[in-house]
Amino acid sequence: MLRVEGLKKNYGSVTALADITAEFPTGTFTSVVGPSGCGKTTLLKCLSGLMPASAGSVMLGNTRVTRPPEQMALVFQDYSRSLYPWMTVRQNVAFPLRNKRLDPKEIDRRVDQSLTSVGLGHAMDRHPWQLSGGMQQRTAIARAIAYQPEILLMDEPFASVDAQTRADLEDLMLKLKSELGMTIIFVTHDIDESVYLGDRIVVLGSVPTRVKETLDVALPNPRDQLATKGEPEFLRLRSYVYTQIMRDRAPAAL
Ligand SMILES: Nc1ncnc2c1ncn2[C@@H]1O[C@H](COP(=O)(O)OP(=O)(O)OP(=O)(O)O)[C@@H](O)[C@H]1O
Repeated sequence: MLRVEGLKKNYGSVTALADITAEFPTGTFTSVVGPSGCGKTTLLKCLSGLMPASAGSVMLGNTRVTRPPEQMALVFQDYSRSLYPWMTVRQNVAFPLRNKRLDPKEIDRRVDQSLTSVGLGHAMDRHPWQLSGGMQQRTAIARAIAYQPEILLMDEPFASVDAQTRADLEDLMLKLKSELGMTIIFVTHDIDESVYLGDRIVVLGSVPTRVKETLDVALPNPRDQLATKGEPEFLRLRSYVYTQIMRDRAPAAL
């Protein structure tokens, strides 16, 4: 279980996160939503230990998180800076696996499988600069999948891919979550996506930010892009979350 308690983050005189307390139970998919600029990326950076909090704590089990734990992987929005340009797609995906002391055959198997599952089986020997933005982001996702982390933090990972690929990647994440039992914390601006993917939704308020509400998503699994999105509970939740976020938007954003 990943747990954050009384988390506060100041940037100079600006308090981005005022007081965040939340739990991310093992094996659950938690969507994190909130008004633009409310501190979603800041929260992920603190949760991963990439950035120190100004106050409060992040605990993974009984261990305080002060740097990214070995069992955690991150996929950030800014894919252009997350791949090594001098490595091929295959080498980029294999790179983090080197620390796992795996058999080279197992590394090859995981790299092939993860790249195929994101639709990049044909592009393994290209370099990142030979790929479109969406393909680069899919490479970053394949790298996280191949690593098979226990906890996966994702910050708007599908923002730059087309609608069809986005739906495919959403379903891939759900499949991986159920197959690998991963804990996924998924920041998104897309309210439909937050409801479709989440077991739970953490709704953040505006800066200085607190958790407004944590909602359970009582939708049946497995989810289906058409059937799930037609469920009355899906429609109820999306309109509820939308209303919560719109109420909290900063006046400047209106
Ligand atoms: N390095 C920084 N220095 C100063 N202020 C920062 C820094 N990073 C973020 N902020 C501020 O902290 C607040 C939260 O930013 P953050 O990027 O975490 O929000 P977000 O919810 O992820 O944004 P978005 O919805 O645009 O993706 C914003 O007001 C932002 O301007």
